[in-house]
Amino acid sequence: MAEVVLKDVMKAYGAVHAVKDVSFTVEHGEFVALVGPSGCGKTTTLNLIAGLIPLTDGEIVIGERVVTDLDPKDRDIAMVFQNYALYPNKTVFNNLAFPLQMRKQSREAIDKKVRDAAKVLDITHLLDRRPRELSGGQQQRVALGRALVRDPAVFLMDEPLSNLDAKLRVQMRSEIKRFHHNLNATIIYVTHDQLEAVTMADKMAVMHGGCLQQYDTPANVFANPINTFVASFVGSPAMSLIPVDVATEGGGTVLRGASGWTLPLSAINARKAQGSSNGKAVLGARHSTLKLHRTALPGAVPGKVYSVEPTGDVTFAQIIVDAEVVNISLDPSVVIQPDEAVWIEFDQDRMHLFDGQTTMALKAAE
Ligand SMILES: Nc1ncnc2c1ncn2[C@@H]1O[C@H](COP(=O)(O)OP(=O)(O)OP(=O)(O)O)[C@@H](O)[C@H]1O
Repeated sequence: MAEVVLKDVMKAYGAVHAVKDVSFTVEHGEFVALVGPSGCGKTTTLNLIAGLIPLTDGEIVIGERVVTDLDPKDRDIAMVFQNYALYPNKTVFNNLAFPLQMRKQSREAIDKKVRDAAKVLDITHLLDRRPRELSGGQQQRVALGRALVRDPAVFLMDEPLSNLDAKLRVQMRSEIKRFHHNLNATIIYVTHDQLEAVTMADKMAVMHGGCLQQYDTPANVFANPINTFVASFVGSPAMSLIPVDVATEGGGTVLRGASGWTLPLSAINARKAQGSSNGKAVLGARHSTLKLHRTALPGAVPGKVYSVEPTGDVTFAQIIVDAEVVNISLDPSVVIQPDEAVWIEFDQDRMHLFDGQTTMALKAAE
């Protein structure tokens, strides 16, 4: 069942189009991450769903109702912000109880809802404390609790973990996942951190320049990025992207780099490359799909080592190919030096080809 539907949602501030024609559907119980770089329109999209700002155009449906013109309080949503916005002088109990007291619920009903929420979030032992007596993670749990007691159709979360230190962020990440799983809650979650989106969400809505680029499961977005923006935004280290020309050599289709190297293509990649505009394409590859060679090899692309970063389990290296940085991961036993000449072998089954002009992923013609 669809819980939230955005239809051609648009928000303009004068000439600035913060959100352009964004459409997507969030199913009941789904965890959707709105993700993208700063200024891409994700917070504006969340605020439009919440009703905190009016739409310029389009429609928003929550549950069975068109809510486009409804006040936030009538939308059956609860928000969790990055600054937890707890009342400093109220106890945790009263922080949780306050939204219910405002709705004039009975004392017994409030008591039960607060204690149930406290149990879910494991903060029962903190109910008599005040916010300043809590750690950042505990405060975040109280903020979640305050949303939870309202039993909304949809939880809207705006970078709820960004004020926590790195270790706590990872811990709270799994707690919010448990929260989602245990309650079968519908969650729309804003983050600029692609890793947070990939690890937590059922689906991710990748935004750029106010436009929705791709809306799919993290696995599909990772495996089949729709354009070079998504390809380089999702995944760490980023997918390497090398501008190339599509050419014919010895009767076969090859990619030719700026410095003259050529890479013969498999049949399916040749069909994809042949669809590029004006013979301009971009070759993409994730670090884990590349093989490093110390000597020239037919079909391998020449480069020069720029930097080497051992991390323990794996060593990351940056290789300069033409003028581009190519990220590659290596077994820690491989020792290479900056400025060393190397050759990179691409995996034809796992490389990506994009149109050099439109930046869209190339598909093989039937
Ligand atoms: N009240 C406003 N008036 C004018 N422009 C605005 C307003 N609010 C947002 N914008 C612009 O709309 C665009 C999208 O902003 P938004 O806050 O949604 O981005 P974001 O992706 O959430 O970024 P961040 O991660 O930095 O919060 C930006 O270019 C921003 O400058």
